[in-house]
Amino acid sequence: MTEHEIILASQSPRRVEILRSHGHNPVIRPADVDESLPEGIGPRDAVMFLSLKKARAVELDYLREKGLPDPASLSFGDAPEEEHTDSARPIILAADTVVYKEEIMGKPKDREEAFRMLAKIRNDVHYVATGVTLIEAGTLRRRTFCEVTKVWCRDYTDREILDYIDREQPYDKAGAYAIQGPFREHIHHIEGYYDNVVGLPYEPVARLLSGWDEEE
Ligand SMILES: Cc1cn([C@H]2C[C@H](O)[C@@H](COP(=O)(O)OP(=O)(O)OP(=O)(O)O)O2)c(=O)[nH]c1=O
Repeated sequence: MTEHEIILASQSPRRVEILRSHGHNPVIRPADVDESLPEGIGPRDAVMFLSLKKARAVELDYLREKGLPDPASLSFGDAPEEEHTDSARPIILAADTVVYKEEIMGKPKDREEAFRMLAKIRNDVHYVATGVTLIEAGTLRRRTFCEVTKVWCRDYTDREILDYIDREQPYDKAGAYAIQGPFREHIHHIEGYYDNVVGLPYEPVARLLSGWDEEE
């Protein structure tokens, strides 16, 4: 596994828990970015775009703080930075999760929107996409990918939706639900990574981290 320190560009308690449960102890530096999306963008591109935006925002902050140049802003005539052979450069990790079924569902802004989302996904299959970006700070080494999990919901009632909204906290969750909480009883089954639904698909992240320094 990589010796690079990991900077988690996220304020999501779920993402840090997933990393900690696998033995990482990331530094937390949430990214403060505008999460509005370009018109007409698809869900996979949307989550990759936002994960890259979050990771870049934190990378630029980090480089400013350390007085290091941003390699992405060098022009072709500039001398490139020397190859870094030490393991001192941290890897910045950012993610973004949305639910989609005919439309992209992010975090609901109010009770009505939460209700509409939960009614839309009931008794049917929907998709949860998480985009992930890893950037070795101050270098051009970066990866962005998207993982999709299929989720089948049971046929719950309007009353059950309202009870759920009133008892739980749907407003910081994409699609207004959390698979890791009481909503799990409304989920019939899933296909794909469970932790991808919670906000970070660890297995593909671990694969990238373990091969990080071996890559060309
Ligand atoms: C579908 C689903 C989403 N979620 C969460 C994961 C994400 O935290 C959130 C989607 O919002 P995101 O914008 O992906 O992340 P965030 O705002 O919580 O954190 P940050 O941008 O700082 O990284 O929804 C669950 O916890 N369980 C679920 O079952």
